[in-house]
Amino acid sequence: MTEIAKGLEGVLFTESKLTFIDGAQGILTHLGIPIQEWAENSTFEELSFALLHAKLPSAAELAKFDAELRANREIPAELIKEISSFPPAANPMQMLRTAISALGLYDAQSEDTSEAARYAISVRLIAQFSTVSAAIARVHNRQDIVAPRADLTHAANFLYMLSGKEPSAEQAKLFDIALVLHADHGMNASTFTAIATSSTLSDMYSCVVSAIGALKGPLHGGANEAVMDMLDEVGTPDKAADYITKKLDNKEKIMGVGHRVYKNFDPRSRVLRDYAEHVANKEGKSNYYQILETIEKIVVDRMGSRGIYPNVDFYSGTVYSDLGISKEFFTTIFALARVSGWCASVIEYTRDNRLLRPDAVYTGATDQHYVELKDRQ
Ligand SMILES: CC(=O)SCCNC(=O)CCNC(=O)[C@H](O)C(C)(C)COP(=O)(O)OP(=O)(O)OC[C@H]1O[C@@H](n2cnc3c(N)ncnc32)[C@H](O)[C@@H]1OP(=O)(O)O
Ligand SMILES: O=C([O-])CC(=O)C(=O)O
Repeated sequence: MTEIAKGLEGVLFTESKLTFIDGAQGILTHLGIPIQEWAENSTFEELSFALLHAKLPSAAELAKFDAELRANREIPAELIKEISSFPPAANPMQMLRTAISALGLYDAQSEDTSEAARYAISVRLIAQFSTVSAAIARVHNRQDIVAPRADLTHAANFLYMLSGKEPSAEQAKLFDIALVLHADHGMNASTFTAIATSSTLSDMYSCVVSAIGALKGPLHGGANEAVMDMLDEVGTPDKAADYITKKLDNKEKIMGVGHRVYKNFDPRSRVLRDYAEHVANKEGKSNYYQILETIEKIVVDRMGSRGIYPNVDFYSGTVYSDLGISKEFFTTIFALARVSGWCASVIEYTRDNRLLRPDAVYTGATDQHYVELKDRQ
């Protein structure tokens, strides 16, 4: 019998120098450096450079890259007008998908698929995803769009464009860590989608727009918002144990837990939990944090032996919520971090490109003949 790799689980289709994951041990590294060290010592700008170039930058290289990102934050006036005319109630990920697709119309290099052009477009995309995501959030909230500032870091500038107020250094650092934690994760569904598109030698905007669509789903990036929906449904910490026990008894899926690769704690969820806990201890435990603590304990007790643990989406929402960001925008935030991983992976794959084209075992009818419409039942 032909073996089918359902969900392409365990299928190796390429080589990569960017990200390594040991799912059994709960280890994640970029360029061999543990994710905890990136979170503690680095910045989103530096990790983006490292992914695009597959090496750590020198101080001069990082300063140049940072300056390029800052210089590319503005988006075309025509696009600002278009985003302003989006229906405010639309889903922010739909808005992001549409806006990034439109952004490509104003990029004179968008049809150039050379490596140099793919790199230049990547720098612009990393800079402008942030501007577009913030603009979308403002339109969704029926507020005027705030222009980017070049004197702030990538993380601080996003929070500034989102709220119209300059964040504190601590808020900007916390958000930067969240971006670092989400920047890349091997051959996850959205990166794979970007690569599948690029493997036809399509353009960079098409790759990234397809990836946004893949990230949106609740089994992938959309889980961070779904976790928040769950917390809102639970309501208060005293109801958490009952709620989750019933869900598990009914064999329902719990959002923010389980992972195709990690069969242990996702190391990113540990980092995010520590920050959520730090904020909770400083400012008093929020309902959200207390509910998550209870859910984590019960899930690990009951499902840990089956390899089901919290993933990155489990605690990220409480951190964003502590930063005053509402849940509708969580997945667009994931996208503005992951765009670095998408672009870097597309560039890496394209160097040794081969069309991605898996196959299916045919189980349909055989030996049939066309029946005229008039003769059909
Ligand atoms: C950034 C990210 O993308 S991280 C992942 C974000 N997604 C989520 O948090 C959504 C919730 N989690 C899930 O749906 C899954 O764990 C996935 C999609 C992430 C990975 O799933 P897969 O590797 O395909 O595992 P699959 O869905 O086949 O589940 C295997 C078994 O574990 C169970 N399981 C997996 N995840 C969960 C969960 N979250 N809650 C309860 N049970 C679960 C399944 O019911 C299944 O049980 P069965 O063998 O008795 O039928
Ligand atoms: O790797 C995956 O399958 C999902 C994930 O955690 C991510 O994309 O960050």
